[in-house]
Amino acid sequence: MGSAFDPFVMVTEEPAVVNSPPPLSNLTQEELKKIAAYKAVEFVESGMVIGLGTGSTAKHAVARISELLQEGKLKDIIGIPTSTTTHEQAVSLGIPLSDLDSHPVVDLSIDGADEVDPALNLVKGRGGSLLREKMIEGASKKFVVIVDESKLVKYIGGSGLAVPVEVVPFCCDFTRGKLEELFREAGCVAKLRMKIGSNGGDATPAVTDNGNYVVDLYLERDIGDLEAASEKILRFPGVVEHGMFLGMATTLIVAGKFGVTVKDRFG
Ligand SMILES: O=C(CO)[C@H](O)[C@H](O)COP(=O)(O)O
Repeated sequence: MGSAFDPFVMVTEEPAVVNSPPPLSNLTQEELKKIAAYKAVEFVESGMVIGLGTGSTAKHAVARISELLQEGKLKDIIGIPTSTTTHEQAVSLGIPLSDLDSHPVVDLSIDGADEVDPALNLVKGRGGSLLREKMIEGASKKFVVIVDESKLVKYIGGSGLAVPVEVVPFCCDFTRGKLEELFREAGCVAKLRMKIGSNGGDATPAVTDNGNYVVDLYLERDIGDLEAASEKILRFPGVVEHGMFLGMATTLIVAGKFGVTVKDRFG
């Protein structure tokens, strides 16, 4: 990390002296992600079963949990990884792991998000792990979402970036077309996510941890009723799951240039 900072800084308001720079204004996006992740790990207690998220923000939380285990400040943690990537990271850091079959109730999950709306609805899955994330975070008593301020949007899809949908490979272009048609009024363009071929080879569909493909929905306008949109998407037989996480986050931690804010959905 380039500049010195206190990852435990807790500022919820703009500084009183208007002309002084905001406390975290010099930090990079990566440093802000780390601050949000460290703050979330303060919710972790010894003996907990913890859902370990996926992505560049969540990886800081996984690393921090491992550090605290090594220092003896946390004990008897069981991690439930939300992707093969996180599984590999946790194994390399020596975090004891399990799965939902053995631990169907998760005490706390910590994960990043691609978008967060004012009601704490999320877009997730731009990293491709939405299905396992939704299963594990849906089984969690508490779900703490960690983001830097760039992830805050006025409405779902509002960043102009993808709202991912995991689909079965069979006739995926048929499913892609159906999804595009579904949100035509919102100016939807649906694209099958492709992975650049190695060594200059042809691009091929990106494959999830579950052997499925991803259709990314790009929305020009607000789709409105998210629950209704969710139901319509899930009605297509070719759809496995979508990346809108509605009403699931219990706590949001945002790191931005003015500091860290912690917002509880129920408090
Ligand atoms: O849903 C996810 C992976 O599928 C990630 O949580 C989401 O993409 C955020 O990632 P990052 O912290 O790297 O911005």
